Amino acid sequence: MMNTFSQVYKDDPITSHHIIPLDFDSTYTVPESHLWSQSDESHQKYQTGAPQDSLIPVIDLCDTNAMDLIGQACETWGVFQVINHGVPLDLVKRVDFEARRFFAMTTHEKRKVLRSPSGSTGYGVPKISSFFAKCMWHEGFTIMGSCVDDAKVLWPHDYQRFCDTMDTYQNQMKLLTRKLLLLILQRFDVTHEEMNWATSTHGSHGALQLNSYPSCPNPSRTLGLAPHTDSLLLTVLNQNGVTGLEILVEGLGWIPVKPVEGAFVVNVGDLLHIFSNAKFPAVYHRAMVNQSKHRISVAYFYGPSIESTLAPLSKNGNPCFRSLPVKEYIELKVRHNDKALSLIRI
Ligand SMILES: O=C(O)CCC(=O)C(=O)O
Ligand SMILES: [Fe+2]
Repeated sequence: MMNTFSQVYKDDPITSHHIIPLDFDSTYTVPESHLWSQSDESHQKYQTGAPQDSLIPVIDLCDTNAMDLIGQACETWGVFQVINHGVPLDLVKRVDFEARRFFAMTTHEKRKVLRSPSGSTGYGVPKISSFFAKCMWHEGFTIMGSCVDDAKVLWPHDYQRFCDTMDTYQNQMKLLTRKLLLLILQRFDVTHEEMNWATSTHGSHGALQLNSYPSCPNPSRTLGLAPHTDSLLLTVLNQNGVTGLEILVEGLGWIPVKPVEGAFVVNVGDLLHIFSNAKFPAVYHRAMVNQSKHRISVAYFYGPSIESTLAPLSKNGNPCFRSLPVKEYIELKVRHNDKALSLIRI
């Protein structure tokens, strides 16, 4: 199953300068390749100036109204934060610790697990890099299922702790996304098959993305992660207490999503946008960097089986999108990035 997903990337190899992150060990100024112009749309600041801390709802999963609150948040913003989610804080901390242990390694060590030009896992720059003229102040490590092969290269005598932590976290994330999807979709009159398609763990696809944004000497001219929507159904992100995530809100511009202790940021991805028949927006977001802190974020992406067919919910009115295999949508996204949705619009 994982192999078929990786196949999508194999069919569309990207050139190596779109794979290797900057050597942050020996970079003291921002090179021209990473300097974004002030007029670049992706880099514009948010326009209101007013703090918007309370805009994005923080929802307690144990609240008796959680279902309604989550449904409303998905419809209005396409994003919310969740607390009391049941994922042990200790595990979240261990993932952060292991991620930091990895990114603290030398550039030489990290490049030993470089993502191959046709691969989808390992160390590398953001996958969207090839769509932008400038590079991002970012290095990432992508895990799909077991990461034992890479971990053995990195820590030949001590790889188990890293693997166990990432395995346990992926399992917890899968449970949480499934729980959230069950709540979210109860808003709609979904059929048993439709619910099953979105929440069945059989053949489902998950990926864990460790993001590292080293402290940056010129944060006002750099971007951690350029604006994008996530491709799958739902993303669960841990910002680890450091501000950086911003979402694009119509009429307001870029709004920071303030880190909340113990909370995950949950956002709607393209597949859920399509599945909801555009009732839920797939939120545009980006990551900013800062001068003093090395920011690490951990994103988990959850989607249905790549072999299944994606169709807008039958009860949500006339379909805005044509039905297609999930695999075909992912291929469109890999090739056309933010143009993919318009290519399947009816
Ligand atoms: O680091 C962040 O806050 C955002 C990460 C993100 O959007 C992603 O990994 O897709
Ligand atoms: Fe994202």
